[in-house]
Amino acid sequence: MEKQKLILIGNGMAGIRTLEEVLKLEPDTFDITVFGKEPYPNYNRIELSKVLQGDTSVSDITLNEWHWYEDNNIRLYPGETVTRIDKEQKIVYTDKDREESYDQLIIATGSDPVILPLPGIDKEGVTAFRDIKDCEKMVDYSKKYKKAAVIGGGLLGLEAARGLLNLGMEVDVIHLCDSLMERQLDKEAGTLLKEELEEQGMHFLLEKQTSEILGNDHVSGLRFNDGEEIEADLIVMAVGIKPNVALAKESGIEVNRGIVVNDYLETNDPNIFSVGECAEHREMVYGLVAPLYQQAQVLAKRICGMGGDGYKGSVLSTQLKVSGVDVFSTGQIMENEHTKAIKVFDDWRGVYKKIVVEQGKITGAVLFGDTGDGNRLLNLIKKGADVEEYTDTDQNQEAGAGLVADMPDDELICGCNGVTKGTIIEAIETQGLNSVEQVKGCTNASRSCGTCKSLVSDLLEYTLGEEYDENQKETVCGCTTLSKDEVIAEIKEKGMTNTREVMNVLGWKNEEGCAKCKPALNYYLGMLYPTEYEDERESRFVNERLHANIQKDGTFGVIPRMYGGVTNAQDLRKIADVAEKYDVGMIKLTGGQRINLLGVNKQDLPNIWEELDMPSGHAYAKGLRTVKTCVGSEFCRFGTQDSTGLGIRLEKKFEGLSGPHKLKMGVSACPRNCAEGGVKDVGVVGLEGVWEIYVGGNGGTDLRQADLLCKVETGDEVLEWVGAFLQYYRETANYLDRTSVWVEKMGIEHIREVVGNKEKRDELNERMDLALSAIQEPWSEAINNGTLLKDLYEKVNA
Ligand SMILES: Cc1cc2nc3c(=O)[nH]c(=O)nc-3n(C[C@H](O)[C@H](O)[C@H](O)COP(=O)(O)OP(=O)(O)OC[C@H]3O[C@@H](n4cnc5c(N)ncnc54)[C@H](O)[C@@H]3O)c2cc1C
Ligand SMILES: NC(=O)c1ccc[n+]([C@@H]2O[C@H](COP(=O)([O-])OP(=O)(O)OC[C@H]3O[C@@H](n4cnc5c(N)ncnc54)[C@H](O)[C@@H]3O)[C@@H](O)[C@H]2O)c1
Ligand code: SF4
Ligand code: FES
Repeated sequence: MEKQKLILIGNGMAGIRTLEEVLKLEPDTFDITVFGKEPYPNYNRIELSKVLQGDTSVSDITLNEWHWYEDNNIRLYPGETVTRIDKEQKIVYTDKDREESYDQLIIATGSDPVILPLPGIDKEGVTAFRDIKDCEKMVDYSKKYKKAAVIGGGLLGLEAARGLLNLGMEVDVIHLCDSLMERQLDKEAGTLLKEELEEQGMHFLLEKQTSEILGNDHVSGLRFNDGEEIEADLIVMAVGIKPNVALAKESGIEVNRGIVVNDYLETNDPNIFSVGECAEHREMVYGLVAPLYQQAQVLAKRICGMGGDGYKGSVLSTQLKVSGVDVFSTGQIMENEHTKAIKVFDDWRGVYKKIVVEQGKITGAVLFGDTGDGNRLLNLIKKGADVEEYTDTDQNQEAGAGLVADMPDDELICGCNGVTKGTIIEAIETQGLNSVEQVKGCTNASRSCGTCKSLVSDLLEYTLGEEYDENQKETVCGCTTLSKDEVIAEIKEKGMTNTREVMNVLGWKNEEGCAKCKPALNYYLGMLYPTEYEDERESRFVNERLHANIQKDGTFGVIPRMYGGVTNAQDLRKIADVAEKYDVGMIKLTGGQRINLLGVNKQDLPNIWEELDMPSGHAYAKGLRTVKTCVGSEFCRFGTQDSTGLGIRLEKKFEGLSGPHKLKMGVSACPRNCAEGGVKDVGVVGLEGVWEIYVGGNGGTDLRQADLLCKVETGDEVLEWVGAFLQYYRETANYLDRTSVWVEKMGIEHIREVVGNKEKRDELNERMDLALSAIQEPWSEAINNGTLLKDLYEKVNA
C-alpha cells in the first residue's frame, strides 16, 4: 500500500515530539518530510539557557541527531523555509523553490520573539534570545564588550541575565512592572527573587519603559521615558513571544492570536493540523513544553486515526533555571475575593510558600527557597484535590530516596514530559535500567529542562538500593547496562561476529539497537576482526555510508585525497573539468590543505569519482582525514627536516584507517609549527636531528593543546610510534571519543608508558598492520559494485 505523505513544517520541539509519537504508534504508515528554517537537527531550545550559563555546550543539546531522521526514513530539509501552502492542491512551497505534496500537514512553526519597535532597534548589538544563533551572538559579544542590558524581567530575561553574568558582563535588567516575573510570582516572591539575584550581581531597573536605543551604528545605551539613560554595548530583548502564524494566515487557515485548533489539534482545513507555540486551543496559546508535549501526544493519535479523548488544555507550572535560586509557580497565583491562601514565610531560611485555595480546592501555588512540594501541588491541582490532601500529609523534610519513597505512584516526577513515579519505577524494574540516561531514553523523564534529574536519580536509588551507583560506569548507550569494555570482552569471549548477534546475545533492551550503539558496535567488531568482519554500511552515519559529506541543502561535498597537501597540474585539471561538467556550486580550499567540491547531487557522486580517478580523502570518515604539512627544509629557510615528505609517508601509511572518531595530523619542520601540530590528534615537529611527536590536540569544540609523547630521530621511528599510539587509541577508546578526550581519560603518562615499551609497541604495530592490510579504497569499491550504486546513490533516503 502506498504510504501517506505527512509533512511537518517546523523542525522544533513540539513538531518532532509529534513525529516521535507517530512513529511509536505507526512506524511504517507515513512517508515523512520535515522542513526546518534553522540549519540544525531538532535541539533542546530550553537548554540554550544552560549553554549561555556555561553548563553545557551547543553540541550537547541536540535531541534528535541527523541520523535519527535517516534511521526513520524522514526526509529532512534543514535551513529551508516553507513560504506558501496551497490547501486546494495540497502542496507546500519553499524558499529553495521546492514543492512537495502532502496528504496530511502539520504546522509547528513555534513563536517569534517580540521585538519592541523602538527608535534605534536596527543598531548592531541588539539581539533576542530564541535560538542557537542568538546564543552564539551573546557569547561573542561578551568577549569584546563589558556592559549588557536585558529588557524584560520574565523567565527568559532573568535566565539570559544570569548567563551574561557568567560570561563576565555587567548586567542591568530593565523591567516594566514593579515586581519580577509578575505573571508567575506574587509581590512577596518577586521581591525575594530580586534580593537573591541582586546578591548574585544583577542590577535591576524596575518600572522603567525604554524609549530609545542609543548609539551610532552600534548600540551605546538606552534612554527611558523618564529621561534617564544607561550605558550598554549589548541589548537583549526578552519581552515575550508571539505565535508564528504568518504562513498559516497567508494560506487562508483560521488564525486568531495563534492558529486556531480544536481538541484534536485540527485547523479549519481537514488535512492541516497545528501543534506547539503557534497553535491556539480554547483561546490559549502556550509557551512551555509540558502542554506542547501533551498536544503532541493527542495529535499523533489523531494522525494515526486513533481518536482518544482529545486535548482539554493544561495546568501550567514553571521553574526558573538559575542556579542558587529555587522558584516554582503553578496555576492561579493571585488572590481574589473567592480565594483563601495558606502562607508560610520563614525569613531565617529564606523560604516563602503560598498555596491558593478556592472552594476547598487548591488552584495555585508559589514556592520560593524550597520547591520540593512543587510537583505534588501541581498534581493535586490537576486532580482537583481537596486542600486537606495537602495539609494532612506529614511534611516530609527528608531528602533523597526517603522523600520519593513517600510519594504516591501517580505523583509527577517530570513535569515537562508528564512522567510519574509509577511509570519510572516500572521502567526501572521491567527493563533493568540503572542510570538516569537510561530512564531518560525509555521514559523521556529529564529530557527537557532537566530539573527533575535529581528526583529520577533518587528513584533509582530507592528502587535498586545498593546496586545503584550514582557515578556509575558509562554504558554504551541506553539499550544496554554494559560498558564498552564489557561489550568488547563479551564479543571476544563468545566469538560474536555481527551487531545483531551482539544485541541478541547480550540482551539489548531495544532489539534493533539505536543510533548510538549501532555504529559503535560496527566499529568495535571491525577493530577486533579487521580481516574477517564485513562492515555493516547501514550501521554507519550518513556521510560514511555515502562516502561524501552531506551539506545543509541535501547536496554533498567531494574531497579527493591530496597527500600532504601536495598536488599537481594533472589532478588540478581533472578537478576543474569535473567541477565544470557537473556544475559544482563552489570550489573551496579546506583547512586540511585539500580541495572541496561543494553542492554535488547525490546521483552524480559515482560519476565524479570515476572521472576524478583519485582516491577518497575520507573527509567524512571516523578515521584518518588529513596530514597537513608545512613546506619544510626543501623550501623554507627555517626548515630543519623534510616535513612534507614525512607527512606524505604518514598519510600513505594510515590512509583509510578507521578509528573511534576522526583523526587529523600535522607535520612541521620547525617549532613555528605552521602545520598546527599543537592542535592535531598527532602533531610532529622537526628540530635539528630530532622529531617531536605530540598527541591528543584538538582545534575544534574541545580545544586542547597536544601533549608531548616522545622525541625520536628518524622518520621510520615516527611511523612506528604513531602506529602504536593510534592502535592503542583504536583498541581502548570509546567510540566517538576524540584523542583529546581519550588522552585526558587515560593520562599521558600511562600512554607514554605503554607506547614507550618496545615489546608493546611492536605488538600494537603488528595489529595495526593487520588492520591496514584490510583497507579498501571506498570510491573505487562503490563504482565497481552495481548493487551498491543502485541502493545507495539512486534512492532518496539511502
Ligand atoms: C532560552 C529559552 C529557555 C526556555 N526554557 C524553558 C523551560 O525551562 N521550560 C519550558 O517548558 N520551556 C522553556 N522554553 C520554551 C520552549 O523552548 C518552547 O516552548 C518550545 O521550544 C516550543 O516548541 P515549538 O516546537 O512550538 O517551537 P520551536 O521549538 O520554536 O520550533 C519551531 C521551529 O519551526 C521553525 N519554523 C518557523 N517557521 C517555519 C517555516 N515557515 N518553515 C520551516 N520552519 C519554520 C522555526 O525556525 C523553529 O525551528 C524556553 C525557551 C527559550 C528560548
Ligand atoms: N524556565 C522557564 O520555564 C522558561 C525560561 C525561559 C523562557 N521560557 C518561555 O519562553 C517564553 C518567552 O519568555 P519571556 O520571559 O520573554 O516571556 P514573558 O512574557 O513570560 O515575560 C516577558 C516579561 O517582559 C516584561 N516586559 C514586557 N514589555 C516590557 C518592556 N517594554 N520593558 C521591560 N519589560 C517588559 C513583562 O512584564 C514580562 O514580565 C515564554 O513562553 C516563557 O514561558 C520559559
Ligand atoms: S614550520 Fe618552520 S619550517 Fe615549516 S614552513 Fe613554518 S617556518 Fe618553515
Ligand atoms: S521536569 Fe523538565 S525535564 Fe523533567
